[in-house]
Amino acid sequence: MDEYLIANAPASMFYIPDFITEAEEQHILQSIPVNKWITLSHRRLQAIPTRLSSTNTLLASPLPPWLVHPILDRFKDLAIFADAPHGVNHCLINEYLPGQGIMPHEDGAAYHPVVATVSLGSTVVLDVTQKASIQDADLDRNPDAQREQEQQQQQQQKQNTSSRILQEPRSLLLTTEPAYTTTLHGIASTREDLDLNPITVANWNLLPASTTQRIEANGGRNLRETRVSLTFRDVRKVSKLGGMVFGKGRA
Ligand SMILES: O=C(O)CCC(=O)C(=O)O
Ligand SMILES: [Fe+2]
Repeated sequence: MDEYLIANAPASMFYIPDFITEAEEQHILQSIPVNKWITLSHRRLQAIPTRLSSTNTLLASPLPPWLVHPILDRFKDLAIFADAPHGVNHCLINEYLPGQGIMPHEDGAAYHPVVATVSLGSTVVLDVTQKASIQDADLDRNPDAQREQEQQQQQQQKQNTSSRILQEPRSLLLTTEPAYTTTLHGIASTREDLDLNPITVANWNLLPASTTQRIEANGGRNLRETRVSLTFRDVRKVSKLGGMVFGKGRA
Protein backbone atom coordinates (compact mmCIF):
# COMPACT_ATOMS: atom_id res chain seq x y z
CA MET A 1 0.00 0.00 0.00
CA ASP A 2 2.94 2.36 0.57
CA GLU A 3 3.01 3.45 -3.06
CA TYR A 4 -0.53 4.84 -2.62
CA LEU A 5 0.17 6.94 0.48
CA ILE A 6 -0.90 10.57 0.04
CA ALA A 7 2.29 12.25 1.15
CA ASN A 8 0.79 15.74 1.41
CA ALA A 9 -2.32 14.79 3.39
CA PRO A 10 -2.65 14.06 7.11
CA ALA A 11 -1.22 10.61 7.82
CA SER A 12 -2.44 8.01 6.99
CA MET A 13 -4.58 8.36 3.89
CA PHE A 14 -4.15 6.33 0.71
CA TYR A 15 -5.44 6.89 -2.83
CA ILE A 16 -5.73 4.14 -5.44
CA PRO A 17 -6.84 5.26 -8.92
CA ASP A 18 -8.78 2.82 -11.12
CA PHE A 19 -9.58 0.52 -8.22
CA ILE A 20 -12.47 -0.83 -10.31
CA THR A 21 -13.05 -0.90 -14.08
CA GLU A 22 -15.65 1.06 -16.03
CA ALA A 23 -17.69 -2.11 -16.55
CA GLU A 24 -17.62 -2.84 -12.80
CA GLU A 25 -18.60 0.77 -12.09
CA GLN A 26 -21.62 0.50 -14.40
CA HIS A 27 -22.68 -2.82 -12.91
CA ILE A 28 -22.60 -1.37 -9.38
CA LEU A 29 -24.50 1.77 -10.41
CA GLN A 30 -27.19 -0.39 -12.01
CA SER A 31 -27.43 -2.63 -8.94
CA ILE A 32 -28.13 0.13 -6.39
CA PRO A 33 -31.76 -0.27 -5.27
CA VAL A 34 -33.88 2.51 -6.76
CA ASN A 35 -36.47 2.49 -3.97
CA LYS A 36 -34.28 2.71 -0.86
CA TRP A 37 -33.03 6.31 -1.14
CA ILE A 38 -33.46 8.67 1.80
CA THR A 39 -33.51 12.24 0.52
CA LEU A 40 -31.71 14.90 2.56
CA SER A 41 -31.61 18.59 1.72
CA HIS A 42 -28.18 18.40 0.08
CA ARG A 43 -27.84 14.81 -1.09
CA ARG A 44 -29.58 11.47 -0.93
CA LEU A 45 -28.33 8.32 0.70
CA GLN A 46 -29.03 4.72 1.52
CA ALA A 47 -27.35 2.25 3.85
CA ILE A 48 -26.68 -1.40 3.19
CA PRO A 49 -27.77 -3.63 4.84
CA THR A 50 -29.58 -0.96 6.93
CA ARG A 51 -29.04 2.28 8.83
CA LEU A 52 -27.68 2.07 12.36
CA SER A 53 -30.06 2.11 15.32
CA SER A 54 -30.20 5.05 17.73
CA THR A 55 -27.49 3.33 19.77
CA ASN A 56 -25.28 3.00 16.68
CA THR A 57 -25.92 -0.73 16.51
CA LEU A 58 -26.10 -2.60 13.23
CA LEU A 59 -28.52 -5.43 12.64
CA ALA A 60 -25.94 -7.55 10.84
CA SER A 61 -26.71 -9.12 7.51
CA PRO A 62 -24.39 -10.12 4.64
CA LEU A 63 -23.64 -7.49 2.00
CA PRO A 64 -25.09 -8.24 -1.45
CA PRO A 65 -22.95 -9.88 -4.17
CA TRP A 66 -22.71 -6.64 -6.22
CA LEU A 67 -20.80 -5.05 -3.31
CA VAL A 68 -18.77 -8.14 -2.39
CA HIS A 69 -17.50 -8.78 -5.95
CA PRO A 70 -15.16 -7.26 -6.83
CA ILE A 71 -14.76 -4.58 -4.14
CA LEU A 72 -14.68 -6.59 -0.90
CA ASP A 73 -12.58 -9.25 -2.65
CA ARG A 74 -9.97 -6.60 -3.44
CA PHE A 75 -10.08 -5.19 0.10
CA LYS A 76 -9.23 -8.69 1.26
CA ASP A 77 -6.32 -9.00 -1.20
CA LEU A 78 -4.91 -5.72 0.15
CA ALA A 79 -5.68 -6.67 3.80
CA ILE A 80 -7.40 -3.31 4.21
CA PHE A 81 -9.81 -4.45 6.93
CA ALA A 82 -7.57 -7.20 8.30
CA ASP A 83 -7.63 -5.63 11.79
CA ALA A 84 -11.35 -4.79 11.82
CA PRO A 85 -13.29 -7.00 14.27
CA HIS A 86 -16.06 -7.86 11.76
CA GLY A 87 -14.36 -6.97 8.49
CA VAL A 88 -16.65 -4.78 6.37
CA ASN A 89 -20.24 -5.01 7.59
CA HIS A 90 -21.70 -1.74 6.33
CA CYS A 91 -21.83 0.37 3.18
CA LEU A 92 -23.23 3.88 3.05
CA ILE A 93 -24.18 5.08 -0.42
CA ASN A 94 -24.29 8.85 -0.98
CA GLU A 95 -25.42 10.53 -4.18
CA TYR A 96 -24.47 14.15 -4.91
CA LEU A 97 -25.80 16.19 -7.80
CA PRO A 98 -23.55 18.96 -9.18
CA GLY A 99 -23.58 21.73 -6.56
CA GLN A 100 -24.25 19.38 -3.65
CA GLY A 101 -21.77 18.46 -0.90
CA ILE A 102 -21.40 17.37 2.70
CA MET A 103 -20.39 19.61 5.56
CA PRO A 104 -17.11 18.98 7.37
CA HIS A 105 -17.53 16.17 9.89
CA GLU A 106 -15.85 13.18 11.43
CA ASP A 107 -17.22 9.66 11.20
CA GLY A 108 -16.77 9.02 14.90
CA ALA A 109 -16.59 6.17 17.38
CA ALA A 110 -19.43 4.06 15.98
CA TYR A 111 -16.97 2.61 13.48
CA HIS A 112 -13.63 0.87 13.52
CA PRO A 113 -11.22 3.61 12.37
CA VAL A 114 -10.75 2.46 8.78
CA VAL A 115 -12.90 3.95 5.99
CA ALA A 116 -12.75 2.88 2.38
CA THR A 117 -14.56 5.10 -0.13
CA VAL A 118 -15.11 4.08 -3.75
CA SER A 119 -16.22 6.95 -6.02
CA LEU A 120 -18.52 6.45 -9.00
CA GLY A 121 -19.66 8.73 -11.79
CA SER A 122 -17.82 12.00 -11.21
CA THR A 123 -14.61 13.59 -10.03
CA VAL A 124 -14.84 15.61 -6.82
CA VAL A 125 -12.56 17.34 -4.31
CA LEU A 126 -12.64 16.17 -0.69
CA ASP A 127 -11.43 18.74 1.84
CA VAL A 128 -9.59 17.27 4.81
CA THR A 129 -8.77 19.51 7.77
CA GLN A 130 -7.06 18.98 11.10
CA LYS A 131 -9.45 19.16 14.04
CA ALA A 132 -8.96 21.98 16.53
CA SER A 133 -7.77 19.83 19.41
CA ILE A 134 -8.97 22.12 22.24
CA GLN A 135 -12.60 21.37 21.46
CA ASP A 136 -12.23 17.68 20.75
CA ALA A 137 -13.31 16.47 24.18
CA ASP A 138 -16.38 18.74 24.13
CA LEU A 139 -17.39 17.70 20.66
CA ASP A 140 -17.64 14.07 21.64
CA ARG A 141 -20.31 14.89 24.22
CA ASN A 142 -22.40 17.29 22.17
CA PRO A 143 -25.54 16.43 20.25
CA ASP A 144 -25.33 16.28 16.46
CA ALA A 145 -26.64 19.71 15.44
CA GLN A 146 -24.47 21.69 17.81
CA ARG A 147 -21.54 19.50 16.98
CA GLU A 148 -21.92 20.07 13.26
CA GLN A 149 -22.10 23.81 13.83
CA GLU A 150 -18.94 23.76 15.92
CA GLN A 151 -17.20 21.60 13.38
CA GLN A 152 -18.11 24.07 10.67
CA GLN A 153 -16.62 26.90 12.72
CA GLN A 154 -13.50 24.86 13.22
CA GLN A 155 -13.33 24.29 9.52
CA GLN A 156 -13.29 28.00 8.89
CA GLN A 157 -10.59 28.53 11.49
CA LYS A 158 -8.43 25.76 10.14
CA GLN A 159 -8.68 26.39 6.44
CA ASN A 160 -4.95 27.05 6.27
CA THR A 161 -4.16 23.48 7.23
CA SER A 162 -6.61 21.81 4.91
CA SER A 163 -5.67 19.26 2.24
CA ARG A 164 -7.57 18.81 -0.98
CA ILE A 165 -7.88 15.26 -2.27
CA LEU A 166 -9.12 14.77 -5.82
CA GLN A 167 -11.30 11.66 -6.05
CA GLU A 168 -11.83 10.32 -9.53
CA PRO A 169 -14.56 7.91 -10.55
CA ARG A 170 -13.53 4.29 -9.86
CA SER A 171 -10.88 5.33 -7.33
CA LEU A 172 -10.49 4.16 -3.75
CA LEU A 173 -9.70 6.53 -0.88
CA LEU A 174 -8.60 4.89 2.33
CA THR A 175 -8.56 6.74 5.65
CA THR A 176 -6.90 5.08 8.64
CA GLU A 177 -5.47 6.20 11.97
CA PRO A 178 -4.36 8.81 12.87
CA ALA A 179 -6.21 10.72 10.12
CA TYR A 180 -9.50 9.03 11.07
CA THR A 181 -9.65 10.65 14.51
CA THR A 182 -7.59 13.83 13.99
CA THR A 183 -9.28 15.26 10.90
CA LEU A 184 -12.62 16.38 9.52
CA HIS A 185 -13.69 15.76 5.93
CA GLY A 186 -16.22 17.53 3.75
CA ILE A 187 -17.19 18.35 0.17
CA ALA A 188 -17.91 21.94 -0.86
CA SER A 189 -21.34 22.62 -2.36
CA THR A 190 -20.08 23.80 -5.70
CA ARG A 191 -20.67 22.86 -9.34
CA GLU A 192 -17.03 23.23 -10.29
CA ASP A 193 -13.80 22.57 -8.40
CA LEU A 194 -11.26 25.29 -9.17
CA ASP A 195 -7.55 25.94 -8.81
CA LEU A 196 -6.53 22.29 -9.15
CA ASN A 197 -2.78 21.83 -9.62
CA PRO A 198 0.24 19.97 -8.18
CA ILE A 199 0.49 22.45 -5.28
CA THR A 200 -3.16 22.52 -4.22
CA VAL A 201 -4.09 18.86 -4.72
CA ALA A 202 -2.48 16.56 -2.15
CA ASN A 203 -2.69 13.40 -4.27
CA TRP A 204 -1.73 15.00 -7.61
CA ASN A 205 1.25 12.66 -8.05
CA LEU A 206 -1.04 9.63 -7.66
CA LEU A 207 -3.43 10.72 -10.43
CA PRO A 208 -3.11 9.16 -13.90
CA ALA A 209 -1.58 11.42 -16.57
CA SER A 210 -4.90 11.40 -18.44
CA THR A 211 -6.56 13.09 -15.46
CA THR A 212 -3.88 15.68 -14.74
CA GLN A 213 -3.61 16.58 -18.43
CA ARG A 214 -7.39 16.98 -18.73
CA ILE A 215 -7.47 19.28 -15.70
CA GLU A 216 -4.44 21.30 -16.84
CA ALA A 217 -5.97 21.71 -20.31
CA ASN A 218 -9.11 22.99 -18.58
CA GLY A 219 -7.30 25.70 -16.61
CA GLY A 220 -7.22 23.76 -13.33
CA ARG A 221 -10.99 23.35 -13.28
CA ASN A 222 -13.21 20.30 -12.98
CA LEU A 223 -16.92 20.49 -13.69
CA ARG A 224 -18.82 18.09 -11.44
CA GLU A 225 -21.36 15.56 -12.62
CA THR A 226 -23.54 13.29 -10.50
CA ARG A 227 -21.32 11.39 -8.07
CA VAL A 228 -22.18 8.30 -6.09
CA SER A 229 -19.86 7.26 -3.28
CA LEU A 230 -19.70 3.91 -1.53
CA THR A 231 -18.34 4.21 2.00
CA PHE A 232 -17.34 0.84 3.48
CA ARG A 233 -16.87 0.49 7.21
CA ASP A 234 -16.95 -1.87 10.17
CA VAL A 235 -19.73 -0.89 12.60
CA ARG A 236 -18.40 -1.73 16.06
CA LYS A 237 -21.71 -2.67 17.72
CA VAL A 238 -23.52 -5.50 16.02
CA SER A 239 -26.77 -7.25 16.87
CA LYS A 240 -27.09 -10.72 15.40
CA LEU A 241 -30.85 -10.87 16.01
CA GLY A 242 -31.74 -10.35 12.36
CA GLY A 243 -29.43 -13.12 11.27
CA MET A 244 -30.94 -15.53 13.83
CA VAL A 245 -34.49 -14.78 12.81
CA PHE A 246 -33.73 -15.54 9.21
CA GLY A 247 -31.69 -18.60 10.06
CA LYS A 248 -28.31 -17.17 9.18
CA GLY A 249 -26.99 -16.93 12.73
CA ARG A 250 -25.55 -20.42 12.95
CA ALA A 251 -22.53 -21.88 11.30
O1 LIG B 1 -19.13 10.97 -0.28
C1 LIG B 1 -18.05 10.92 0.30
O2 LIG B 1 -16.99 10.67 -0.27
C2 LIG B 1 -18.00 11.20 1.78
C3 LIG B 1 -19.13 10.57 2.53
C4 LIG B 1 -18.94 10.73 4.00
O3 LIG B 1 -18.09 11.41 4.45
C5 LIG B 1 -19.80 9.99 4.92
O4 LIG B 1 -20.81 9.44 4.50
O5 LIG B 1 -19.49 9.95 6.12
FE1 LIG C 1 -17.75 10.93 6.53
